[in-house]
Amino acid sequence: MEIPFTKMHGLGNNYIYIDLFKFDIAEEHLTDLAQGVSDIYTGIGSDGMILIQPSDAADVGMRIFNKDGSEGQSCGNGLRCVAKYAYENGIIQREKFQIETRANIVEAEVSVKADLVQEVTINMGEPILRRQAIPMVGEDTPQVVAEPFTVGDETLDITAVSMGNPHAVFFVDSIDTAPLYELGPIIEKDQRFPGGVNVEFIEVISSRELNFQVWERGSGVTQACGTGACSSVVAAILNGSVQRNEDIIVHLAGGDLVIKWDDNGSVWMTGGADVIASGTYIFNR
Ligand SMILES: N[C@H](CCC[C@H](N)C(=O)O)C(=O)O
Repeated sequence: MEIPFTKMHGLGNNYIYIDLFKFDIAEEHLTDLAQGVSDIYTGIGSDGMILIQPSDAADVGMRIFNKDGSEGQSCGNGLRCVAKYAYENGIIQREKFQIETRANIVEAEVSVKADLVQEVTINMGEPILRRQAIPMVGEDTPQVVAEPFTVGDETLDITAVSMGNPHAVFFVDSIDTAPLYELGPIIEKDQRFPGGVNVEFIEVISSRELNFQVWERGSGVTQACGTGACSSVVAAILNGSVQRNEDIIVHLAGGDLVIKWDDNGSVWMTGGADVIASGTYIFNR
C-alpha cells in the first residue's frame, strides 16, 4: 500500500502526518503503520504518527500514535502542526478554528505571513488535577502536588497533571543532571499510573522561565512535548514557583514554547510548526 505522508515537527518533536481527507486507512492497520513509519532504520523515522481527519464536532480532527504504536489522547506539538497543515492545505480557510482530539476540542489560531503559518497559539483547555482523573492510583484527592514518590531507592516529589494525557512532573536543581534516562523509562510504566505516564524534569530558572526535559510515554526522550510543557507550567504554579496569568517561557531541547495558565482556567501554548518533507510510504506489513 502506497501512503502519502507529510513529515512535520514542533520544536524537533516530529511526526509522520497522514491526511485522511485524501486517503483512507483501515483501523486494524494503524498500530503497525505507526510503528512502521516511526522506525529510523526500516521506516521514515519519527516520534510517531498523526492522522489529520474530518470531525463531526470540530473543523478538523487529529489522532496521535506514539513510536511504539500506542495511541495518545492529545499532542501539543502535533496540534500546532495540524493547524498549520489544515490552513496551508485549504482544509480550513480561517485563522481561528477548532481541532478535535481524543481528549477534547481545542481552539487554534494561526499567524500567517505570505500565506504561510509562522506561529500557532492553541487554547489547550483546562488541566485535569484530580488524582483518579489523571489517572493515578490511590485515595482520590483534588490534586497531586509535591507528593513523595519513591522509585527504587530514590524518593522524589511528584506533581501530576493531565492535559488529556498524563504527566508526572519532577523539579530538579539542574536539568543537566536530571535522571531522565535512569528514571524516565521506569516511571513511564509505573503501576501507580494505570495508563502509563509522560515524565518531565523541570529546573526553575526564574519566575518567568523553566528548563525542561521529557521522557515521553510510548516514544522515550523527545526534543519537545507540548502537553508536557503545559503540564510543567501548571505544576510550577501549583508549587508556587511561577504565577498564573503570565507568559512563562519553557526552554525545551528543541526550542522555546510560551505557556500561560489564565484565571479562567485555560492553558495557552504558543510556538512554531515546520514542514520537513512529504512523500510516499510503502506500507507492506
Ligand atoms: N507521548 C504522549 C503523546 C505525545 C505528546 C507530545 N509529543 C506533545 O507534544 O504533547 C502520550 O502518550 O501521552
